Amino acid sequence: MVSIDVWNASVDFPIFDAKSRSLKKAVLNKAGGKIGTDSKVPVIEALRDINISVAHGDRVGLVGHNGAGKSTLLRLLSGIYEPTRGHSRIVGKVAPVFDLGVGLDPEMNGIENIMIRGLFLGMTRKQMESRVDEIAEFTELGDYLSMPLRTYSTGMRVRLALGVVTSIDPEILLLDEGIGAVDASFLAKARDRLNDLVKRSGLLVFASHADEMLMELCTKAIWMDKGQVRMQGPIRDVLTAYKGRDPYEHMSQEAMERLGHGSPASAPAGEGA
Ligand SMILES: Nc1ncnc2c1ncn2[C@@H]1O[C@H](COP(=O)(O)OP(=O)(O)OP(=O)(O)O)[C@@H](O)[C@H]1O
Repeated sequence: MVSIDVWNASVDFPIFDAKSRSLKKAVLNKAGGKIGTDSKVPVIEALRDINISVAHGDRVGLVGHNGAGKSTLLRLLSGIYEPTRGHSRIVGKVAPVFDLGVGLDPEMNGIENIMIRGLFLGMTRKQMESRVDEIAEFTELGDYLSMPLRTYSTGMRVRLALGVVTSIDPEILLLDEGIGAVDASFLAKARDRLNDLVKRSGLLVFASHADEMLMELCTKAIWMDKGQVRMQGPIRDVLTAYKGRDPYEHMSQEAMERLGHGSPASAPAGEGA
């Protein structure tokens, strides 16, 4: 069974090159995290005293304003960052999907990149060989698949990356919001694959600013605020507290239907929790 536990964890970023007073001031003014002032080197306290337990079957959305600590928390949960203080324990193999473009090589062709990206996400060569045709078909990139990636448009790269990402079998799936920022029409096509991917994964943590995607993929949520957990609970309750209004109120009819509700008025409180 997969799980992630974090106890009293903090993550600091010392800013060694912030030498001048004005630069320190600029960092202090702009950053979303809290800046420690005790030492000569400014330290951004990106996460403070985090206590989180995520278990097999959990689908957790991460919400919060820019700089609140969502991406840093995902990196802590993936094991990429060690806590500066406190502890974390990750049981299971993590597929971190933070940037759709990571792991792609501009000189390799589309098919080669599908293979490489799949291996990077923890799949075996055999698994990827048996899936590559299906992924290639999904991308609709045709002859481009034999061309170097540097000849692709941004949207074409996203199609390729999304095709691979949605084909994997992750134990622990950590998604950063980039995946929600892809072309709307292609995302509509990828939606079923994304839903299936989430169902296949043992555990999901998904950082996003897109309410509808959060409601669709997650049942619980964590609200990050200035590097701390402000609230944890059922997705609808957390989004309502974070936004100051029920997320169902302004949802499109199409989204309501996708989420399994005929009309906003019929949406039950705490749905999916
Ligand atoms: N590598 C880093 N070096 C220094 N500071 C960092 C680093 N990564 C993040 N931070 C700081 O940590 C804080 C949290 O950043 P993080 O990227 O986790 O926020 P976020 O909630 O994901 O924001 P967004 O919604 O804008 O993506 C911010 O103050 C940010 O400036």
